[in-house]
Amino acid sequence: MNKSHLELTGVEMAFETPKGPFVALENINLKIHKGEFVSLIGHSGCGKSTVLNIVAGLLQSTRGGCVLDGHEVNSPGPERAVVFQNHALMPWLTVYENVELAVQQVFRKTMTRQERRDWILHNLELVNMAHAAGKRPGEISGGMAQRVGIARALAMKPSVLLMDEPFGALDALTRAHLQDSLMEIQQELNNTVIMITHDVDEAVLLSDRIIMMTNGPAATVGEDLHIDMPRPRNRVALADNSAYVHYRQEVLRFLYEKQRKLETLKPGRGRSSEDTPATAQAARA
Ligand SMILES: Nc1ncnc2c1ncn2[C@@H]1O[C@H](COP(=O)(O)OP(=O)(O)OP(=O)(O)O)[C@@H](O)[C@H]1O
Repeated sequence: MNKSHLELTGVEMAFETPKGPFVALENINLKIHKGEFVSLIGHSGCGKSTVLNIVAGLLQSTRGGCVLDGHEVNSPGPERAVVFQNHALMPWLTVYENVELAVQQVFRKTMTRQERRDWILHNLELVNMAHAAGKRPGEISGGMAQRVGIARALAMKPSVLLMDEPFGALDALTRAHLQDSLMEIQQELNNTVIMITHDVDEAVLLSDRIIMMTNGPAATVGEDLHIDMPRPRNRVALADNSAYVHYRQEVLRFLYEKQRKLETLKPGRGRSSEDTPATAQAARA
């Protein structure tokens, strides 16, 4: 692994609300190395998306900052591509044109028309979507559209890939396929990935590190768990692997303890919109 290239130092995020400032994040410190796959996990509303949006340059922290390869991040940039849960494709453009839009933005001056064409098709092939290049988002499934969203992000050759619950809306089988493809692609390209997930198994399977966030307000990094398991990883073989089971338990323990704290704060509270798959997983463990 190379030098640390992404660093959050003393990050605080306070949102202005009618009742005064709401401190969502406090003193977030994180150093991420080139090529690391880092998952952010924590209970709903703790501030995971806020962290991701700060790294994406979509939000400005109120204190501290984010530095990528020695440069302060204060606006979005093509070296930090974002994949959202709902893929956000342009419905009036074809699959090919959706990826083309991103490629034009980054490589219009440095690639010839033919090179751009080959590059777009290469990225669609990476996610097994070249066959649907001429289709519009309305003509393909949610899983396929999500793959196009990933191809579009990868086609920008980002040094950092930011993913906000990228597989959250998909069925289990599609999700497993895409997790496997993402692992392969990331090994090949060595992108740095920061992914938000509520799925403990997904986090352990994919990550080099799992950042577990405390509950908000004023959320911060609770635990930083290094997942020391060789790659490539095989989900079936891992199910009985003692290291895998240990890491999984560690994350569930953290979430469960945080959940108990939440319940202590709100006695008599039943299931609510704050309950997430991770909460439910932790409660079952
Ligand atoms: N623009 C805003 N104004 C005020 N409060 C905000 C704003 N954006 C986020 N928040 C608050 O900041 C906290 C963190 O929100 P955030 O969306 O980052 O959480 P999250 O961990 O990603 O949640 P989830 O897992 O449910 O997606 C929440 O309490 C949220 O209500």
